[in-house]
This record gives sequence, C-alpha cells and structure tokens, in this order.
Amino acid sequence: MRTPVDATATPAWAELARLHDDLNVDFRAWFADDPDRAQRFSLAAADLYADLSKNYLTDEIKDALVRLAEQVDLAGRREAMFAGERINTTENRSVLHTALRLPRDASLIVDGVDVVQQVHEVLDRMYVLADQIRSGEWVGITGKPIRTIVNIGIGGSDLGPVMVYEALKPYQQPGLECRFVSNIDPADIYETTHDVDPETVLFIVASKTFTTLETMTNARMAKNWLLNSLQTSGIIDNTDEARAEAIRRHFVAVSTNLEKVAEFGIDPQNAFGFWDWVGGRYSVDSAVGLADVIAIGPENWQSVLAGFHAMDEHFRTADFSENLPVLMGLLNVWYNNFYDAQSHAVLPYAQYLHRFAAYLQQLTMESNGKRTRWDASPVTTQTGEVFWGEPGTNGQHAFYQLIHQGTKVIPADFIAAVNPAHALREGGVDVHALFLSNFFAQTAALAFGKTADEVRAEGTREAIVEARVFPGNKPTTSIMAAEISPRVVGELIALYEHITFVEGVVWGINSFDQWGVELGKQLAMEIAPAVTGDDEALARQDTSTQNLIGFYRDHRI
Ligand SMILES: O=P(O)(O)OC[C@H]1O[C@H](O)[C@H](O)[C@@H](O)[C@@H]1O
Repeated sequence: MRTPVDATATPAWAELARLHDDLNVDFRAWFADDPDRAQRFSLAAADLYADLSKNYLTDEIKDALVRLAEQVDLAGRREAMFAGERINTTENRSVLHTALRLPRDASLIVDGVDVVQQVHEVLDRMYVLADQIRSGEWVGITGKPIRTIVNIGIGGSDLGPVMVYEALKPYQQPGLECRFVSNIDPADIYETTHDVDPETVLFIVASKTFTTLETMTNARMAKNWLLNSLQTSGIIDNTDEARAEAIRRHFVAVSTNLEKVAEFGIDPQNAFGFWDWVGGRYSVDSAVGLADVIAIGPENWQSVLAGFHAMDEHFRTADFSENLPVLMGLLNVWYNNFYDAQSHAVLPYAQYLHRFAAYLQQLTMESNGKRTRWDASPVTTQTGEVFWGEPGTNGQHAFYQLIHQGTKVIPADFIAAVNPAHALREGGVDVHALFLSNFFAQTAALAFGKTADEVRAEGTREAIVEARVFPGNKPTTSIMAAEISPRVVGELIALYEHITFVEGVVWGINSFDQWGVELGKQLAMEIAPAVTGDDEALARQDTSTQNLIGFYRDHRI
C-alpha cells in the first residue's frame, strides 16, 4: 500500500501558510485594482460556469494550491480511481462510480471483467422496466397500471434518488408518483403509504447490502401490508403461489446482494444489481436511481448519465489550474485548514434543488469525516467539512445573518440556473429574474459589504452605525447553468463527488469507507432488548442509558 503523502509536510503547504499569513483579504481593492479578476478566476466545466473570483484567491495562492495538488499526487490518485485500483483500502475495493456513466462503447476491464458491459446490461433492464411502467404495460395483481412507486431505502439508497427526483420534477411523467421511505420511525412509512392503493403500487427495496435494519424492517412491513390488504379485500387467497405472484407484480429490488433479495422473496427477474465498487453515497447513478429512471424515463436518464460523464472527463483531463472540481476541492482545503472554516454552505437558487444540501451532507461528511489516513496512520490536519444549506431565497430570511455579520468564516457555494422551468410573471415582472437578482446580490453583498461611512451616508443615527456595517470579504463561489436539466443535474453531482475526492487525497484519507456509522448500529441491537423489557440487558447499560430507558418505560402508554 502506498503511504499517503503528508500534505502538511509539502513545500506547497509551507508556501500556503506563508501566503495565508501575508494575505490581507480586501475584495473591494482586489476588484477595483484588477479589472480582469472576475474573468481570470472564472471557468467553464462541461455545461457549468463557475466564478471563483470572490474567494481568498490570488494568482500566487492559486499556483500554490495547484502545486499542493501536484505534491500530494492528485493525478496519480485520480488515475488509480478511474482505473479501478483498490483505493478503498479498508474494504479492499475498487472505487468505480465513474464506470457507471461510461458510454456503451467504452470498455474498462477490472479483474478480468468488462464492467462497462455489466453496467449497460443492468441499465437496459432498468429501461425496459421503466418503459413498461410508464406505458401501463406492467400491471399490478388486478390488472391496473402502476400509479405510485414507493422507494424503500436509506442513506445512499435514499438521499440520491430523492434529490434527483425533486430536481427533475419538470421532466416527470404526469400521473406517476414516487414516494420515499427511509426512517425506521414508523411515522415515515405510515405517512408515506397510508393512502396508497395496493393494486397500483410498486415498491422498490433499495439497499446495497440488503441487510440494513431500517430498510429491511420497512420492506417487511410493506410486504405484510400489501399481502394483508390484498387478502382482506379478497383479491388473493392465502396460498404461496398467490402471495408470490402479488410480490412479483408489486416488488422490485436494487442491491449488490442478490442472494438476500431472493431470500426476501423478490423474483430475481425483478432484481437490479450493482457492484461492491460503488459506494452507497456514490450510487445514485447505479440501479439505485431506478425510481428516477421510471419517473423521468430512459431518455432523460441517459442525459443525466451523460452529464456525469462530461464532468468526469473534465475532472480527468483538464489542467489543474482550469479544473473546477480540483480548484473547488483545493479551495475547501484552503478554508478548512488555513482559515479554520468549520462549515460550508451550499445555497442553490433553484427550488428544484431543495434536497441538494441534504444529499451533499452524506456525500461529503461520510466520505471525509475521518481521523485516520488510508494507511491507518493518524491524519495530520483537520479533515472533513460540515456541509449544510437551504435553497435561496429562503435562507436569506433565516440564517444569512450569521454569514453576513457573524464571526465565522463560512465559504458558500451559490448555484443558479438561467432559465426557469416555469416562466411566471407578476405585475409585468419576470419573477425568475427577480429571484436571480437575489442570487447576484447576495454574493456581491457578502464580498463587498457596506462600510460605516456608507451606512452613515444613509442618515443612520451614530449609535447603530456599527450594527449596520457589513464587513464583506466573505468567500463565495457562484455556479451557473443554462437550466436545471437532467444533464446539468448529473454534472453537479459529479462535480461534488470529485471535489470530495480532491479533499480526501490532500488529507490522505480513504473517502470511500464509513466505519463511523457502525458502533451506533451495534449498540442499538444490544440495547433493543433493554428497551422492550429485558432487565438483565438494562443492567448491562451505563447509568445514563439506564436512566433514559427508565423514562421511556415509565411514560410508555
Ligand atoms: O444501501 P444500504 O446497504 O442499505 O446502506 C444504506 C446506508 O447505510 C449505511 O449505514 C451507510 O452509512 C451508508 O453509506 C449507506 O448508504
């Protein structure tokens, strides 16, 4: 195993430390003195246009960041990932989500198998299913077409599909609805399914492992509910054949564990596989996206995949100094490690992207929230970033106060599309243009602020001048696209996947395992008997846990 380079011991890191100490961030002066700045720090990547000029970036800093990427061998790691080397060391796996979007005529041999062929075989089967459901050819047990898809999955088997479903609403087939159940809180499955018609529902059980407690519990509840409903209404009898037929018509599965799918009772013909070289949070473009494929149709899905691939190509081939995921990843390192930025806001000025931040939380935090490097040695600097956000303009009326005038450095990504899906007007005004005025205004306000003299000039009384000053110099990146199309959604996801990868390489960590989620799961299984009344199990718990379970037991109705 190659030892990770310690980024903090590289000459570029020392150079960055020096540049940090010498830097006096002054966006007003930087832009006034350098008319070319906006242009010079803007770039196109596939169909995205990004303006990095309102970042703590000078030509020298950019060069030093690029040198850092070179000195940690980003190019080598990137090639290792694309080529299918087992860079997920703790699980001894390749990391090949990029193979999920390779075109049909490409080829990538990993362990003697052409993975591109495997990928397209599954895609083709997904497209057949999607067409059958969309056309009404696939019917439920009473011959009615499917109207509601319920995706049961959690984490990577939920957040990606939900986010894309919401993002591409304008591309969906009317009359066909997808719902998503993830939480094991019974409120989730109840609220999501209580009004569903068992004759016209299709459940997708999506789980990479097909062992996840939440998903398997919800899937069993869904199966029992379906069979009971159909039996109670006399549609099927209580024979194994009738039950199997009902499951065959109303359940499909997505998993890498096809044995477990069969054990659950789902027909192997209705199972869509993927591979252990796809991490859960990197799986939305595998069969995990099945609900989305059904919702938007195979043709649009191909555009999503083409978008992913276009960004992969950009990441793989563009010079570091012109490479959007590389530069954005390096900037995140710059803020995280040199400015102690504790969090990173993602603020889409696109209502359809309202689940994007939630999706990114898993992608970035599960990937890079690590304390050891890929050779098990401790990390040498702060890792991980807390990603969060809400769509603009909602955030403006909620938490922007802290970004504008608080004491924390919060780098923020602003995302917007030029053309709306619905061009509405109010009082002769183009409402989307008004919306985007806010997108443009916010990054300007954050960058350039408002001085005390400017506040005074507005006639503000002296006592509150300081409270009304905007210090400015708040770093932002603006990303624009012509529209939130299937292709652009693919590009945006791939952009952030690669940003996450770049950060992971600098920190020397394996961005593809997630051991940190295991302990809680294990303890929950040990604690479950104590909760349901086993006093010996209760006695084995710490006193705080005993106390809390005591409250639970005392108040249980
Ligand atoms: O798809 P599944 O195997 O059901 O896993 C669902 C999720 O649960 C796990 O605990 C991991 O933390 C996630 O990375 C994963 O996406």
